Amino acid sequence: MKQFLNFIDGDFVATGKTFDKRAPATNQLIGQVHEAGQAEVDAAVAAARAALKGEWGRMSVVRRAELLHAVADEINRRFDEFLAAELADTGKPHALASHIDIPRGAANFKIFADIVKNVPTESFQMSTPDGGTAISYALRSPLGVVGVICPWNLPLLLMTWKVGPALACGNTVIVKPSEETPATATLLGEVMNAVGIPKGVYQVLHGFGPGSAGEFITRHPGVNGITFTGETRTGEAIMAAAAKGVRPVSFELGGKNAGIVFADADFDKAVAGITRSAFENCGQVCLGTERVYVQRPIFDRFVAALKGKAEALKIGGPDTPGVGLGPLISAEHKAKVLSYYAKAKAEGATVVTGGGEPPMLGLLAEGHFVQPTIWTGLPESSTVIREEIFGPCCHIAPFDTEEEAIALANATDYGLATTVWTQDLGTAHRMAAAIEVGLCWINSWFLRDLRTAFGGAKASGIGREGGVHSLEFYTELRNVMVKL
Ligand SMILES: NC(=O)c1ccc[n+]([C@@H]2O[C@H](COP(=O)([O-])OP(=O)(O)OC[C@H]3O[C@@H](n4cnc5c(N)ncnc54)[C@H](O)[C@@H]3O)[C@@H](O)[C@H]2O)c1
Ligand SMILES: O=C/C=C/C=C(\O)C(=O)O
Repeated sequence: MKQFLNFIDGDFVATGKTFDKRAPATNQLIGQVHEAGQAEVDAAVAAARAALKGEWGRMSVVRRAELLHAVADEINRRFDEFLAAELADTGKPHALASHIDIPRGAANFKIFADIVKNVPTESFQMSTPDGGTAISYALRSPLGVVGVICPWNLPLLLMTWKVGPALACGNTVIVKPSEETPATATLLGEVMNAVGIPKGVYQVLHGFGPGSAGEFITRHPGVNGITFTGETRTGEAIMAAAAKGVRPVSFELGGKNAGIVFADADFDKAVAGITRSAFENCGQVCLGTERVYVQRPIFDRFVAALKGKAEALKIGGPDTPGVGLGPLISAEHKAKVLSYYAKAKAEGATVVTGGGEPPMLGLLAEGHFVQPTIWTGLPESSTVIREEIFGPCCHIAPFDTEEEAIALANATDYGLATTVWTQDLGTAHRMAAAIEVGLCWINSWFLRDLRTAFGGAKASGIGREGGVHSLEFYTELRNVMVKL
């Protein structure tokens, strides 16, 4: 049986306490995860603090960047192992993980290695009251030990999106992968050793949130800051923990994102785009579209076309040929999604397609599959339009005017992302300025340029990461004023 060990101070560490990891597509046991307790957290923090004072802390930026490029190259060299580990943990389609998750795992190290080497700090010259001159310049130093708390939907991608810049800036990290997806973070420990990242710089502790590794890391006074991706409610708990010692947080949280399709949109591209944004990764993408608003003249045609696309998605495991929709992550999450499917019916939705469990054969019969689901006809106050479901489902409602679409999109506590489909440039730019989100995609969705700011407005997050913005969180900026 595969054992997922903690990675502390360069060594793989077992603990007496394990929990099972099951494959989402089959519910078969694939390994045992060694849960870290307070003792392991203490050991990791001590190693991380020692590494800051050792070779890593003294290393030149150029050498650090070289090592991070080596990490990326080693991920690419072991691409198939990372892919197999991610597929086993998540059950997502092979094509998805091989095109997005694993390549981004490598790219996240390269981009930030290059940024820290090339981004300058500011400098100002001024006249002083005594007629002299003074020069200010800024220095960046690492934040210190960074706790990196991760979700399960894009495990390697989302973890390296934070570990990449954290290490590029000279920090040490303690990663807590989701209890659902322990594999790729653990494998990355082997990569770190292989390329010569010093001990204690990258560490992995497994476990849960409250009363387990997650909480122990976030409460530890030796952790200087916490970067977290996950549910808004969890963010609240972590923020409370970080308040002790006034430690900074960077949060990428939940969403209830609106997709807006105008009547003048390229119809086929809009249908294909919303198919992706609603159903990709089985709807388990924070940026996904669970609320779709379509301008009235094309409403019926759009609903019919999206229904056709949803019903054409082949449901299956990671290696099912042509699979478009994998399983949900766990039995617990499946129960949650199905409870929303039931609520939609109870609240009077018209179920355009789906609404239940698909018939699956053989080993997949035990997997956590649900049907892609589309609803219409619900009032905006209904539960499935208000709460993040994180499943392959969306509600579609008609709208008439631009102002109405803006009001509908903004009528939520969340503010992560939106996708707008129109061929009118004026409409596109007005929507982009008016919708209260961190990320606005026009005629596209989840198209990423890693140099750009990424994050959420309102209850969807705190701060921005990406490009130079990551430096804001992962470094302390010091101003030096020199009187000449
Ligand atoms: N905004 C983004 O960029 C983004 C990206 C991906 C996912 N998400 C969000 O993540 C959620 C799905 O992921 P999830 O279910 O794994 O999220 P989650 O909040 O349940 O768990 C995320 C991580 O936090 C840990 N955790 C839970 N409670 C904790 C606590 N009290 N202290 C410390 N750690 C704790 C978990 O063990 C896990 O590692 C969705 O809400 C989704 O929108 C957001
Ligand atoms: O599920 C959320 C996806 C987030 C994506 C990123 O953080 C990224 O592309 O960097």
